[in-house]
This record gives sequence, C-alpha cells and structure tokens, in this order.
Amino acid sequence: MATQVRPPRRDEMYAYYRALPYTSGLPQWEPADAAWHGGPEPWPPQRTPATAEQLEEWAEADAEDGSFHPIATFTDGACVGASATISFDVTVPGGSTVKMAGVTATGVIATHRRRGYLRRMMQAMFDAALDRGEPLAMLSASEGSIYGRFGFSPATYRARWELDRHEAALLPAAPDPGSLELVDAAQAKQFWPVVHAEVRVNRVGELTPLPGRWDGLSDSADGTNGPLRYLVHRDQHGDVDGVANFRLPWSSTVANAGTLVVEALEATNPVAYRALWSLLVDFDLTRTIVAPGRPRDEPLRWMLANPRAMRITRQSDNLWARLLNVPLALTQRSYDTAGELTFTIDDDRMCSANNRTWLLRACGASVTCVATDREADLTITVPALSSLYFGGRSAHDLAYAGHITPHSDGVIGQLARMFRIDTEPHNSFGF
Ligand SMILES: CC(=O)SCCNC(=O)CCNC(=O)[C@H](O)C(C)(C)COP(=O)(O)OP(=O)(O)OC[C@H]1O[C@@H](n2cnc3c(N)ncnc32)[C@H](O)[C@@H]1OP(=O)(O)O
Repeated sequence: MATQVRPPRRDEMYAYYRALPYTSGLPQWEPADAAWHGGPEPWPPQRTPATAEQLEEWAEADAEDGSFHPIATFTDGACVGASATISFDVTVPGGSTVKMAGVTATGVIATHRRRGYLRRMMQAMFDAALDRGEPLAMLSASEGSIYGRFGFSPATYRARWELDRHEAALLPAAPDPGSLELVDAAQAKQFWPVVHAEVRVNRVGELTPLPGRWDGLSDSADGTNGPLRYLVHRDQHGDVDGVANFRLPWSSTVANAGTLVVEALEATNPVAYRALWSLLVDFDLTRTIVAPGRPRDEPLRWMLANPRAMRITRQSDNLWARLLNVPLALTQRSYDTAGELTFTIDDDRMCSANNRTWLLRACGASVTCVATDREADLTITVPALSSLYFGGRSAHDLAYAGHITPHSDGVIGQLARMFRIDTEPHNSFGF
C-alpha cells in the first residue's frame, strides 16, 4: 500500500474534508460534560453531515486563507487522514505575542486508525511550523489521552459556572460614569474586534482572531436556543469598552427554565466588567445565570456579597501547548524574577534539536537561552516545560508528579518563581 503524507491539492479538498468526523456528522469530542457548553441538553449534539455546497465554500475560503496549512494522508490515492495548522499569535507572559501553529480539525477514517498516520501528519506539521518560524504549537484535545505523546500538555483552562439570580447581589461600588446599551448583531460585529484587541494583549493565552471571527453573529433564532442578544458598555466618553453575548434558551423541563446563558463577555477595565455582569446576573424573569468557557479566576466572584453563590459546575483544560523550538520560545516570554537556570531535555522524539542542556538567563527585558556544557540544575520533559511556559501550572506539582527532576536543592522553587504569572492563562475562543 503506497502512503503519502503531504498537503492536499485544491482539487483534493473535498476528499480531505470527508476524512474529518464533523463533515460526516460523527462526534468529534469525548462524551463528557464540556466546560464551554452552556445549554442543558446532552453533549455532544448531533451534527448534520456537510453538504456539497458547504464543502465548496470551505475549500474556497481555505484556499484564500494564507494562515491555513492543511496536511493529509493518502493511501493508494484515497484521502484517509486530515489535519491542519492555523498560524496565530498567542499572548505569552510579559504581554508579547508569539507565533503559534494551532493544530485543528484532525481525523483519520475509522478503518485506517492506529497505523501511525496521525503521528506522521503531526511530524510534518511540526516541521512546517518550524520552517515558518513558529516556535510553538497549540490545540484543543478531543480526548485527554492522545496528545501527551506528541509533547502537548494543558496550558490554558476554562470553567463553567452557575449563579442563582436571587443570590447574585453585588457588593456596593462607585457609580458607573458610563452606560449600557442593547445592540443588534451588526453593531456587535463592529465592537467585538475592538474590545478583544485590547483584552487580548493583557491576558496570557489569548489569540489573534481568525478572519471572519464574528461574521456569524446574527439576530435570528438558533432553534429553541433563541437568538443571541448583545449588550455593550460605553465609558463616559461614549467609547465601547465591554461586550457580552447572551441567550435565553427555551427548555422543556421546569428545572432548566429561566436560564440566561452568557456565551461571551469581555471588558477592557473593571468598571465595564462589573456593569455588564450587574445587568446579566439580575435579569428579570430569569432564575439561573450560566456562563461556560470562563476563566477559572473570574473576578465576578469577589464582586458578589456571597462569593460562594457562584458554583463552578464544570472545569477543564482548554488549549494544550507544545514547544517546538525551546530556545526561541523561551526568549520570547518574560520572567517574574531575574535568574539563571540550566536544564536538560532528553525526551523530545519529534523536535530532536531540543534535546540538549540549556542555560536560561533572565534579567528584566534581557532573556537568553543557549546550549551549554554546564551541569544541569534540573531535567524537565517537553510537555512539562510547555505547560510551565504559559505560567498556569505549578513547577512544584509538576516535579512532585515526576515531570521535573531537580539536581540541586531549591531549584524547583527558583523555577516556580521565574515562570509564575499573576492571572491564569485563558483564551476566550478556540479554533
Ligand atoms: C486537535 C484536534 O483536532 S482533536 C480531534 C482529534 N480527532 C478525533 O478525535 C476524531 C476521532 N479519532 C481519529 O480520527 C483518530 O483516532 C486520531 C486522529 C485521534 C488518531 O489517529 P491515528 O492515525 O489512529 O493515530 P496514530 O496511529 O498516529 O497514533 C499515534 C499514537 O496515538 C495513540 N492514539 C491514537 N488515537 C488515540 C486515542 N483516541 N486514544 C488513545 N491513544 C490514541 C496510538 O495508540 C499511538 O500510540 P503510540 O505512538 O504509543 O503507538
């Protein structure tokens, strides 16, 4: 059987999409409650197989999108596996953005699984990303057991919480000099990119939006979920500094009736953030407020008179990260404390140039990472370093779990102090 792993040609794109579960209506996520899923109905929902018109639309759009890099597996001329990377910028500790290969839409048809095709496509995508100068890759994992073997590990997190409206009283605060306004989808499409652009650079893990990111916003009803509604906050000068999308889905059960789902909310400052939530958590004729896909360190909890009233009902990892070029990635973030560390990597089966001992020196804006012959302070796995890179995992926990081996006293504490960040890494949308 002749097997090729290569980018598909334009005329092969239909066959390429057909290798993906979601084009055939098959599930593409493990059957677990998902933290980004707001509604009460079972998950994952049924999907309708893609029509020929949809496939043509995607092929057209993807061919024009220079940031989309598909890869496919062909056996005897038939496309049996598909994946792709999308070039993003991701915000890293210190507020810089780093070029990142977002691995997306991956599938191998059921009859051809466990033959190493995903591994071959992943290697091809890593090599191509390195050639484009992207020092790291990220993805959302459909199942938690697949991607660790390729060097990925959780980097950003999300939570779904619920709040009983009658327990949602906010602590008093200074009067808001700004105002709230309900807008339609056309206006929301204008405001979202402006607000997100400012929020993104201040939150580790946030991404540059894909082209057309907000094109799908609409005022039409989405079945029994009803239409999305849009709320904006303006500051005292009239400039929009916060946006929220929410829904009031219909439910057949009394238990789920009167639920207000906040699908997205971003604000550039605490006044706008508080104002948006203050309306949404006290919306007449509702009973429960549900917010999926939120940061785990949601400040709203500490604005409530009863902080326990906000109940985290699900939480999960969100994006997983994988450093492809360790020295390049490490010199593009900043460090909480100045320091010098030597560490060995010896487990990288896919980007073998990383298997060295490295000397990381950080002093303010000056950061260097070079190969060294010095003795290592510690040995760390690529997945552990990839998690640590975004600041949301504890070096102590990773060491306790065996992913980091210290070779001298106190070195895990130093690693923890250098890599820590103030707020949890989070990304408000995936890919
Ligand atoms: C980023 C995203 O897009 S997430 C979406 C991923 N897609 C899906 O979940 C759709 C359904 N599943 C599939 O299409 C396929 O099973 C894939 C894409 C997950 C894996 O493709 P395959 O070609 O079978 O993987 P491949 O044979 O290269 O396996 C590589 C390794 O991963 C392991 N592996 C593959 N899939 C799984 C799995 N679902 N669970 C556990 N281990 C797995 C293999 O055992 C193998 O292990 P080894 O290297 O230790 O021998």
